[in-house]
Amino acid sequence: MLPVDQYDRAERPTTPMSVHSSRLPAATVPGTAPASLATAVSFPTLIRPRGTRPTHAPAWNPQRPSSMPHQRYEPIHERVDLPGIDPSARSWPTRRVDTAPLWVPVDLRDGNQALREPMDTPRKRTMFDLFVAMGFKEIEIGYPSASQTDFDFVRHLVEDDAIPPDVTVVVFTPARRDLIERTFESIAGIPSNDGMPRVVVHLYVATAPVWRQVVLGRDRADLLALARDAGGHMARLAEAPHCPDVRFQFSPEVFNATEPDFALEICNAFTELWDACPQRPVIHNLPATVEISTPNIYADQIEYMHRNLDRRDSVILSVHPHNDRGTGVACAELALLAGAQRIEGCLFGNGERTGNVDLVTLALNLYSQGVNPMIDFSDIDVIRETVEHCNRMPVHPRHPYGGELAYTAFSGTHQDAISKGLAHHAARATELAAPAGRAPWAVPYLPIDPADVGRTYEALIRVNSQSGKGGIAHLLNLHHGLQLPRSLQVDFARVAQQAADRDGRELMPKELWEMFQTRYLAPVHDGPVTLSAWRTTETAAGEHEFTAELSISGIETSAKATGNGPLAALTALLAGVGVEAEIVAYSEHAMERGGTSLATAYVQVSRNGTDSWGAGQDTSVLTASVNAVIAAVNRLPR
Ligand SMILES: CC(=O)SCCNC(=O)CCNC(=O)[C@H](O)C(C)(C)COP(=O)(O)OP(=O)(O)OC[C@H]1O[C@@H](n2cnc3c(N)ncnc32)[C@H](O)[C@@H]1OP(=O)(O)O
Ligand SMILES: CC(C)C(=O)C(=O)O
Repeated sequence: MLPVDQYDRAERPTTPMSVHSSRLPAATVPGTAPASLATAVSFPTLIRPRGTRPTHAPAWNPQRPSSMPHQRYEPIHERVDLPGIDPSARSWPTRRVDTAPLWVPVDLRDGNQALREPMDTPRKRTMFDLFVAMGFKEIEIGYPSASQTDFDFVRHLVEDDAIPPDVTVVVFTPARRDLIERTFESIAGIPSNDGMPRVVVHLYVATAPVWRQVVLGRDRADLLALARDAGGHMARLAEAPHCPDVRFQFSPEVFNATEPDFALEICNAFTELWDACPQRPVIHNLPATVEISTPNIYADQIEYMHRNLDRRDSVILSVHPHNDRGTGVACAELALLAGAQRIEGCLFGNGERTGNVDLVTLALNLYSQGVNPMIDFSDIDVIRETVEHCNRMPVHPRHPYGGELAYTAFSGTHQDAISKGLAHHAARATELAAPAGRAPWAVPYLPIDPADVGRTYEALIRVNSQSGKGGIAHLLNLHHGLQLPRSLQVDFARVAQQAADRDGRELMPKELWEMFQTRYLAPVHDGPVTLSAWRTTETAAGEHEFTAELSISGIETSAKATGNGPLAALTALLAGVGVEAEIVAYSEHAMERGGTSLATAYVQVSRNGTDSWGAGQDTSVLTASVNAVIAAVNRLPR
């Protein structure tokens, strides 16, 4: 339970209760007194007992918003002294990203260390192969000194010769000599590629004040000494004759909560210690290990480092945002504007607590701006399913770009816009004589063409009580080739919406089709008119005769009438037997789908100001039209 009582109530802002008193609801908590100004239910009593399911919404309580102890949290400016960041020297707010950074998936290390069940070798291998297939050129493969499994996986990749020549692998180590040695042991035997190292050894040490004091028990000077010792040990191990050619990476853990001058000092120390040069640059990776500020602050911190790091041309400036505030993607994007060249993250944002920054979102955000992300996302569902398998964790259906519902609209106006947008896109492609998959994309509500990431258009529009005529008609068109006239769309949408509303669920295309058939296409058995046999003849130019054997309310009869077309003759015939109806709308089309030569006709008839629709399908347009007239007439109220 939140420690509400240890904070002084008097300090909490007061709510102007009299202003809101008329809006106080009656009690919504069963068994409690009505909520009123005098007896407002206190916050703790509204919390359901642990382990039980909520059965009601808590009653509105004017005191509640003020009862959380926000005073115990310090803003970043009070936690970290940010000297040296000159606001007038900021360039990131006006820059744009026009090339992809170096992407480094860290799922096999940072993602893996956050899993309930860390990956075994087969799962790690599946994920590694996915990264390679997607085109990642640098991949963090583990923390080899953490466990035998981690060590064995690195050995597995080496011994199976699974690392392609153009891929560099990264192994992660803390600043402890024994663990550094184990890390070097794990990478034995990885050859260079044309004189270029294919291994990065990544050293980390926490530099932020709280970590220095609480976790490591070292002041700045002590920590620098620890770091230098570890870095020096790495440099010596790298010089051993049997050691593969390596590059070095350093991460000042919790960079974003570290005094910028200290972060700079320690990074510069490594640049010098490892003798970084443009041919063999050092990677300085600046993690927002725990996200604590708005992204603009992180951008300032990155720009400060970008401007002040020694031997800038010998440093690859990397970032490693986490997502504690839900702004990991924004931090990474602003960091790129501020001078970062490399981004570490995980696919779909797995990682410690609320995750590492999501590389899928970052890369496809760039793609949606016309920038080549240099990574292949053309089958996003295979990528998602592979990641779900390896992590044993589902991806949220609303996850950007890859979630099951990322391109789906349930709401009527969105569906209408998407449906019009797709038609417009197809027309534009024809106009430009370009394949639809290459024509410029401008479809409302869809930032990218779902087809680009391997999605079909089938799931774009799904129908429930929030949907409108456009979406419903789109589905009938997509799945059954129907091209409903606008006013029939309105008529049918009413029926479909009522059904969706009544059942409180989604209506599948098959159900919509069955509803359409029942309502408009099927013969109306209890309707007054049944045609048993009929024929038409053109008796003169512009004159048609309709002859029929029919039953009117169960009474068999035969009749004949003429009109200026077969349908006009039919309505004249019906009028002659006492069934008045005027045709007010008519359309028909050949069925485009299903490989049949069926035609569908739609007819709207009217009697005494009341309208009704019917539809007919047949290989003959005339038969389809006659059936549509009879269906519409039989649906008129009697
Ligand atoms: C932000 C990050 O993601 S950092 C990476 C975190 N990942 C992991 O921790 C997963 C793998 N870790 C492990 O398997 C284990 O923690 C090991 C093998 C590395 C170490 O295990 P243990 O020796 O049992 O130590 P333990 O897990 O308690 O680690 C804490 C110790 O490491 C020290 N430490 C923490 N960070 C570092 C560092 N970067 N360099 C050196 N020592 C460090 C702590 O001060 C503490 O030391 P103490 O025991 O002297 O107080
Ligand atoms: C890069 C390292 C140290 C890391 O995983 C982090 O800080 O989150």
